[in-house]
Amino acid sequence: MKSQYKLTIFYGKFIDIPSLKAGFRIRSSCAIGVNSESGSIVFIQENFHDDLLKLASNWDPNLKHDEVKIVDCNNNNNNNSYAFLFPGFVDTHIHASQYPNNGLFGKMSLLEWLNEYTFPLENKLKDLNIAKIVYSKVIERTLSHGTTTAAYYATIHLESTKLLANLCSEYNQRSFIGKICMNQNSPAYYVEPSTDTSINLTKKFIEHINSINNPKINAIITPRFAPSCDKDLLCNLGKLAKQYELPIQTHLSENLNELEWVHDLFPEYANYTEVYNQNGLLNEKTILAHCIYLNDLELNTIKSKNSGIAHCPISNSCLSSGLCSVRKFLNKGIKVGLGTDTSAGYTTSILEVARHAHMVSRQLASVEGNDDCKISVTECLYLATLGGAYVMGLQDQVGSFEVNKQFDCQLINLTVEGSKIDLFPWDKETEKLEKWFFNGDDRNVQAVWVGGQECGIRSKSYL
Ligand SMILES: O=c1[nH]c(=O)c2nc[nH]c2[nH]1
Ligand SMILES: [Zn+2]
Repeated sequence: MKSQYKLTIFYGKFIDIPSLKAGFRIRSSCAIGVNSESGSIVFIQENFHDDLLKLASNWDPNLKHDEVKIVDCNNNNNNNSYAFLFPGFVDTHIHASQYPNNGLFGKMSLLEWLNEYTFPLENKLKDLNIAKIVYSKVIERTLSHGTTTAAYYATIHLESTKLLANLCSEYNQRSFIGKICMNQNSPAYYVEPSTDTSINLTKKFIEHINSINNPKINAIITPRFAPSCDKDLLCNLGKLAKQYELPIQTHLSENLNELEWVHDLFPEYANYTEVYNQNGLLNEKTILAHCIYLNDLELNTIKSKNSGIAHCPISNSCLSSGLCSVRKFLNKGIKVGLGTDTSAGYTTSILEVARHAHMVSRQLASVEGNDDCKISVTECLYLATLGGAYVMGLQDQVGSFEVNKQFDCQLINLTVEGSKIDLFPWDKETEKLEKWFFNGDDRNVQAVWVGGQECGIRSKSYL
């Protein structure tokens, strides 16, 4: 439906982290104009205390007043309130199909957990009624936590994966959606019979995405991980990604037993990373989840291909996969974002993942006796936003507030009823933000916009 408005002006305190080391960029009394048709930012005016409609006329002198919508999120009226607009979170690795199992992993680690918990659940989603319930819930829940962009894994099933794409489009969540490909070492009830089947279904899925014709909804080539794909399938998926110029997502080096298994299955390759590299699966659009046990050679390969890493610290803790050194990636200049890895990770909140990344980095610092391992609050929040955008190749579109970028944004209110955060008169501004980092949750997310359009979350609407 076409909006009656040509321009929306959002007014308030805008906070983002424009680079890894930049810290918080705080722009107060700031007006950001968003073109309703394109969803992109057309102007940013800080410290603005005049009539907002003047900004609209500067942008387009022919604009009528009733074609301009004003969204005032300023704290003017109440000195005790503290609200700000922050870039929407980017979840670079999430299994939409596994959402019902969040928090269910017992004492298991990766390979047994896949067989006992994960494959049986994923297989249930061939039933479109079940898929609709699960996929609607996971989209609603991630949006309510402020996730405006997600790289989703679905299942091996074409129709329910198409349904996930349709729902993301309806809910207005920017997303990469992958039909999982797997043709070996999987249970008989949950495996594709051949490379041809897997490739043909993936092609049909790509056609479906093209038919949706929504630039926010994209297909992503998704070999589950090396053990569940034979060389023929890996190689053909590499060719498909090249032919359609599509991004790729997979898992890499998550668990020590997995590493041994890959070594046994693919003895002709020097290491796990080479299995993907030599089959055309590493490029600047590849998202590699976990990457805990990579050696320097492998890290150099990833850097030279400009692939990105989805750091999934909660999942790594839940399945006792290991402590992953993000600093090692950052020091090499490798792109890093955060992933919930639902349901190996128990939460769908990227804010909670960012906190856990912070904690794991401190544990590593003590284990390794090296303070350089520690990643700061603002570095974690960078990974949750612009860092993730880089990993997904969306750095020119989302992750921070800049002219020409899409307006993907969450309104955070620290003083909303039910908030777990108590502020005191002597709190400095950056201290309020650090309190949000450690104690904030979805109660503080008051509204979410993707491409300038508000997403309906849990029936709360700010507008
Ligand atoms: O955390 C994970 N979740 C999965 O579903 C998966 N499949 C392969 N490797 C995996 N790791
Ligand atoms: Zn995963």
